[in-house]
Amino acid sequence: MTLIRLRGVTKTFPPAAKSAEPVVAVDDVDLDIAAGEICGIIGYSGAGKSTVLRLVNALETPTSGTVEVDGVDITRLGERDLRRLRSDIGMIFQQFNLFDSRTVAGNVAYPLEVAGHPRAEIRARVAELLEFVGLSGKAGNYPEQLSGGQKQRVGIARALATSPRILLADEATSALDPDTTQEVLALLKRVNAELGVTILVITHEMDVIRTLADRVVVMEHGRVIEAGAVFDILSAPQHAATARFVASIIEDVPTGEDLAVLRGRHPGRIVTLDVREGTAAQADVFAALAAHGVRFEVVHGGINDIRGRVFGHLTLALTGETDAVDRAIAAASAFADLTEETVRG
Ligand SMILES: Nc1ncnc2c1ncn2[C@@H]1O[C@H](COP(=O)(O)OP(=O)(O)OP(=O)(O)O)[C@@H](O)[C@H]1O
Repeated sequence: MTLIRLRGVTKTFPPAAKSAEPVVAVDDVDLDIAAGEICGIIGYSGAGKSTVLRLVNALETPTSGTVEVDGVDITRLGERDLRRLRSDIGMIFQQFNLFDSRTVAGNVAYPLEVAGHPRAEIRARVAELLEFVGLSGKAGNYPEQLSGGQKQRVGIARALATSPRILLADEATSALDPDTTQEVLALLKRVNAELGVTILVITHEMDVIRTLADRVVVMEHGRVIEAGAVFDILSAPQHAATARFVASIIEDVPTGEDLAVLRGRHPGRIVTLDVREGTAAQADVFAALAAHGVRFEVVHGGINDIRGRVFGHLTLALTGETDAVDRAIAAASAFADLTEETVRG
């Protein structure tokens, strides 16, 4: 079931100066997010990610197009329905946005106080949420006494206070170190798996997408340039910008520089083998090389596992008679994609 649906959404901001052009922050975007999934939007600064997030919780209204949450066009809601919508959507931020003057418990209680819940009920719910995020012992502490990861866990507990069905995460781990990032991402996975919350994350880090998301949407200049299952996008990016994001975490294909170094070391022919879903083809390729009397060394590459699905590249330096190497490459090509490496610029 589609929980969030954008159709033909454009958001234009007025020009900063009289002479300037209006800014098209989001440009004709279609987006479907299914109930229960974790969807990531990735893009460089200014791609329009935050604006999409703000359109989903109705902090912005589209210049044209429709934004639906659970089948309801949220661009037409009155104040009361908007309040109800926002209590169904939690949000966490890069800088955590906690109230410094409130304790941890006070921060988590805040949305429940605003919604007018009875005090005893708030106390019980706050205890339950702090237990869930592993901060029961910190209820009376103030944000300044917490680490960044602990602050974000308070942010997550607060965002979940009203039991929303949707959680929006705006660069939620960008201010954290790598280990703490992994802890927070693990907590977000639990929020999804144990509480069934649909999560939309925006990030400029492909690693966050790889670790957390089921599906990824790539944005550039306000447009969606590519979208699909994380495995499909990481293993075969179609767009140049997507390929750059993928290359930031996956370095299995040698760059031009890598190849120049490899050539210096290995006088023979160099081929790169495309490995995908299973290792049978690898064994066949190696057997074909051996059958033609060609020796090989693995000189570059890597195998990636995305939720149990495997892809990667192995670069081999081959040695043997020229004719034998030609025949071996032809035979091996029957089992897998083999690319002979010429030095690239
Ligand atoms: N309120 C606003 N008024 C004018 N321009 C805006 C406003 N909000 C966003 N923009 C512009 O819209 C474009 C998209 O911004 P947005 O913040 O959505 O991008 P982003 O992908 O989230 O980038 P970042 O990661 O830097 O936040 C940018 O050019 C930005 O300057």
